[in-house]
Amino acid sequence: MPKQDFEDLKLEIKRLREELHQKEEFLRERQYKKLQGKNVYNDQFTTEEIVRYSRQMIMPNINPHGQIALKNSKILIVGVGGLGCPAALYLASAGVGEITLIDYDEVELTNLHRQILHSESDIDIPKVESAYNSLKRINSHIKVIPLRLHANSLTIKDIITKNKYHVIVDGSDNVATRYLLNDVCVMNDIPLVSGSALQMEGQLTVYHYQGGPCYRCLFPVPPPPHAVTSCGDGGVLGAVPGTIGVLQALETIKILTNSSGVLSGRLLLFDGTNTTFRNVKLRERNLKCDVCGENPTVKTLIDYELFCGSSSHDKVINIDILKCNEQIDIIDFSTILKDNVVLDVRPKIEYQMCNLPNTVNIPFTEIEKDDVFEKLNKLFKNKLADGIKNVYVLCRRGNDSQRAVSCLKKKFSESPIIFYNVKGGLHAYSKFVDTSFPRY
Ligand SMILES: Nc1ncnc2c1ncn2[C@@H]1O[C@H](COP(=O)(O)OP(=O)(O)OP(=O)(O)O)[C@@H](O)[C@H]1O
Ligand SMILES: [Zn+2]
Repeated sequence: MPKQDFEDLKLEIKRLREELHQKEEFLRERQYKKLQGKNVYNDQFTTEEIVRYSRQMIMPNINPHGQIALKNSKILIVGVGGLGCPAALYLASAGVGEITLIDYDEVELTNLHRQILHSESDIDIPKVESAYNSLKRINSHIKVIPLRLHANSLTIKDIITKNKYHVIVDGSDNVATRYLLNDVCVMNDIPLVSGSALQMEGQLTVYHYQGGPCYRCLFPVPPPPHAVTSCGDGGVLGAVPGTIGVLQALETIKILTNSSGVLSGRLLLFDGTNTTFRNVKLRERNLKCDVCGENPTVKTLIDYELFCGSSSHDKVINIDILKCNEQIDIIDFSTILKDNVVLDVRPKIEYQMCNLPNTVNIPFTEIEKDDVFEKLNKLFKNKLADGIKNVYVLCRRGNDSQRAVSCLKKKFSESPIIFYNVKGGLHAYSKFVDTSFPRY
């Protein structure tokens, strides 16, 4: 063989050897990554993750970098109710790596029309447990941490010092928790994605984001407790908090992926009646703000229930403004119900939804009206003629009925009629007399 050919052959053998070595290396690495559950073609994700998130990852807005950011993110959602459920659902589906859920409550039947992570079989189990199960069913790749507790200054401080959250989502339903989360976010420099919904309307904004205002900048003083209506009292159509909760997830994703257009310094107003969205410009950060201003006066978490003068549990607090002899126990009431005058002072719609037979609906809000006085005067006169002078006043839980008794006593102070409050109202009736009466 000529010398040149021999040299060429040697080179060719060397090249082939190197090629073979590279192939072996590649196969070995692939095998190794496979064993580790990783993908050979992108070591940030598994094959399944790439396919799962492909529809959002191929968008320029997210792209693989954004998806990695989502995967490495830790967020906290407070409240797994009407807002928190849809928000958590979309954030888990989008691949947010770690989601901590806080809620103290258990699932009730009245929650199911809007709190979409909970189902019939979850009734009476903690909401965070039910939400955990639903989220893990939807996305087993992410970490979900369920914390069944009431978020207050003490509990949240402990959690915040142990974890660095990138975003906090407010899915709560009360003013005290709103201020608490605002101050937590300002003090720890975390953006707060805030939402609210009632009846057919919802609101959404992001506080303390890139120099934008915080909740206290806009509302330095809490509203008077009686000016706040809850979903339990005012009602809410499930799709309304659904819409707001989904938008809370959207804003959170934008923050986590460092996208533009975050809803900071603006308030979104959603009107479900006419299906309109409006953006209102908010005041800029207040340099005199008590918490995010230049010389803050609130530097540590305070007692927010005291500050707001209202509870951060939505459990109804029962009032007790009447004497014992002005009230009747629910069991005793059930035995005399048929032959007496019973005024049901709930709103008309609630009365239409379900009512006890032989009762008269006089909504509490109308009790001071002249025509109502006339109507009652006539009714009482007829009853007195029949020898009936006791009037029993009833409502959902026994609070408005106490107020109504006080008011009626004054209005009919000249009349021989005696007013009694039905203790515990229809809730007690449903609990102790007839469980088929809807306890809503
Ligand atoms: N400080 C808090 N700590 C923990 N969870 C909270 C706190 N404040 C509110 N929540 C939770 O936030 C959720 C708010 O949900 P939502 O507004 O849909 O009302 P709800 O209390 O579930 O129902 P309803 O008002 O009809 O009784 C609830 O699950 C409630 O337990
Ligand atoms: Zn502020």
